[in-house]
Amino acid sequence: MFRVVGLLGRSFSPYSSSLGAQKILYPLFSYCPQSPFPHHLSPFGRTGMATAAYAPEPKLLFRQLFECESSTYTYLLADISHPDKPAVLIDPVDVTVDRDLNLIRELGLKLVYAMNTHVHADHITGTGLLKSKVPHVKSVLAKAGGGRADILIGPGDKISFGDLFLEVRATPGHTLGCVTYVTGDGPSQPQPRMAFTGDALLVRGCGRTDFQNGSSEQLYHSVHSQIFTLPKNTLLYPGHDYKGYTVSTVGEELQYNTRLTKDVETFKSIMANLNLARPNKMDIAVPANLVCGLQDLLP
Ligand SMILES: N[C@@H](CCC(=O)N[C@@H](CSS)C(=O)NCC(=O)O)C(=O)O
Repeated sequence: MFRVVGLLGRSFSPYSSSLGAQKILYPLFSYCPQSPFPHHLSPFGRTGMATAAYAPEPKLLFRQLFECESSTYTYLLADISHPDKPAVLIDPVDVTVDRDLNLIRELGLKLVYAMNTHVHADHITGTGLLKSKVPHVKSVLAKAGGGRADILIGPGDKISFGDLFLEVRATPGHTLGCVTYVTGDGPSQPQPRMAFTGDALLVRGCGRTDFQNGSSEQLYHSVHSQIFTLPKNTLLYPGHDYKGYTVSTVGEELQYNTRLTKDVETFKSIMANLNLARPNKMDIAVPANLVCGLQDLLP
């Protein structure tokens, strides 16, 4: 059975839950032969895997994966305490779907949701390819973005996999339909919390606001009200990085973000003067991503 807590408090989940102690696994995996920064650092250093020592049983398995052409991060999360090891992918990319599925197979996970933080403009989501290769996988996208998906989510929704869940926070501004997925708040959920911010918040920066109904004022308020209000030790995982960063925290960005630490008028001025080139793939990526990458299959 699939259950996702949906729009305005609905719950989506493949399984019922039971509470239990946990520890978090924080391994990293990078696929980028030409990467200028081939060894991404985890919060626990460069090693492949580290375990927190405060709890007896592992629950969350976590991987940060990289696609180097678009500098996109894909995140794999799974509840490995559940017999089925249900897993979700956040922001998969079409060209790295086989890598991701291979990893999922090697780790013995069952992929249940392929989720997007927003309708991307610079690359094609891997959601459609994942669905064609693993038919039970459900695509997830925000209703506010105007696209199509198996599950259209909104603020307050909860997406469960095993005993773990992600809550949906609306963080528009880069695009109208941007959301941030935050790990649950509760005794059986990962500590510190983790927020997958898509392009709303990047490490020391943020997403551009000059197309797809973007708004710098809206982005400023989204980040300040929905992300910077999380506990300071919340780990922030961005949708992209162009400088070699992998992860930050709320406390760190409150202090050092080069744009969002400013007042709103200064922020708007910074964003109006970025002068970034239009993404190369925008004309094919946006229509494809509005249908979760199923543009060749849907009527
Ligand atoms: N050169 C790339 C696009 C780079 C870009 O515009 N990145 C976006 C996120 S993807 S739409 C962004 O918001 N950047 C913020 C910044 O400060 O760089 C391409 O051609 O695809």
